[in-house]
Amino acid sequence: METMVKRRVHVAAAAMISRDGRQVLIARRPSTVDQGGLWEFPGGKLAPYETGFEALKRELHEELGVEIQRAQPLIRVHHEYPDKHVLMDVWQVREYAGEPFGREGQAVRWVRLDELFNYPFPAANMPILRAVMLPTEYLITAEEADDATFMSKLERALSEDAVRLVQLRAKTLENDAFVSRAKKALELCRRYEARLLLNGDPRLLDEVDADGIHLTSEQLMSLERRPVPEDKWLAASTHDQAQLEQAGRIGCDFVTLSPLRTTPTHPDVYPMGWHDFQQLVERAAMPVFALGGMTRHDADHARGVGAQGIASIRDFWKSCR
Ligand SMILES: Nc1nc2c([nH]c(=O)n2[C@H]2C[C@H](O)[C@@H](COP(=O)(O)OP(=O)(O)OP(=O)(O)O)O2)c(=O)[nH]1
Ligand SMILES: [Mg+2]
Repeated sequence: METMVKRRVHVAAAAMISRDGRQVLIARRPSTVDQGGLWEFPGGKLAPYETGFEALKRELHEELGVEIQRAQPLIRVHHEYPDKHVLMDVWQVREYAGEPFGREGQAVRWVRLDELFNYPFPAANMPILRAVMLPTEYLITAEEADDATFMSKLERALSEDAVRLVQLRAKTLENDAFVSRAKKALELCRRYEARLLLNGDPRLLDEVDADGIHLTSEQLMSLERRPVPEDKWLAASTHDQAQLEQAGRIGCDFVTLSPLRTTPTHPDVYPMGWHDFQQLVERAAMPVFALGGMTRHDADHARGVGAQGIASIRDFWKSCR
C-alpha cells in the first residue's frame, strides 16, 4: 500500500473585531471548496515567501477589501484533517481601513460574540471560538476572610481594571460560606458583564448559576469526562504536558499553565520560564493563560508566545483606599 504523506498547510486568519468590541466578522466558504458551506475566519494560505502577517494583509485585502494596519496574535491551532495537517495562526484585528465586504461573492456577517456558537465552523475552529470570546486577563481572587472586603476589592478590579473573567478561589471557606460569597460575586460580575468561574466541585453549579467551573489539576486528572454541560465554561489548572493533554481529552475550554515565574505564594516550585511555556502552549488544544508572577505588563509577551494572556491574583487584587 502506498503511504500517504499528509499535506501541510499553513494558514493566517483574522478575527476582526467591530469598533464597539462586541462583534466579530465571519465569512461563509463557497460550497465548491474544501470545508464548503461552513463559516470561517477570513484568511488563507501563506505563500512560500510570506510571513504570517504579510499573508494576513494580502488575504484580507483579496477577500474583504480592507487594509489591516495592526494585528495581535490570538491563538495558534494545529489540526489533523483526514487529508492534511493545518496550522492556523489567528490574529485579532481591530485597526483597519475600509468596510469589509465579500469581495469574492462570499457571504460576510458581523455576529455578536455570544452568538458565534450558532454558526457551523470547520472542526479546527473550536479553540479559536473560545479564544475570540475570552479576554486577555483572568483574575483569580485572593483569600479574604471577610465578605465586605472581598466585594470591594472585586468591584475595584471590575471597574478600575476592567477585568471581565474571574475565578472565585476561596479554599479557606466552608461550603456554605463559599456558596454565599459566590452568589454575591455573581451578582456583581453580572453587573459588569464579567464571567465568573467557581474553583471547586462541578456540583456547585447546582447551587450557584455561575458561568462555569475551574478545576484544580488534581480534580482534572481524576475525571473521565467533561463534568459540566456545554453551555457552561470549563477551565483547569495545569502544570505540565500530561495535564494539558488530559484537559484536551475531557474538553476544557481553557486552562492556566503555571508556574511561569517563582512567586511568594509558591517559593519552592521550580518555574518553567517562557521557553518551556511556549513549547507546551504550542501543543495545547485550547487557549492557555500564563500564571505565576504575571502582571498585565506581561500580557503582550504572553500573546507573542501563543498564550491567550495572563492570569493573576496579585496584580488585580489591591488594597482599597
Ligand atoms: N481561512 C480559514 N481557513 C480555515 C478555517 N478553519 C479551517 O479549518 N480552515 C482550513 C480550511 C482550508 O483547508 C485552509 C484555508 O484555506 P483557504 O481555502 O482559506 O486558503 P486560500 O484562501 O489561500 O484559498 P485558495 O487560494 O487556496 O483557494 O484552512 C478558518 O476559520 N479560516
Ligand atoms: Mg481563504
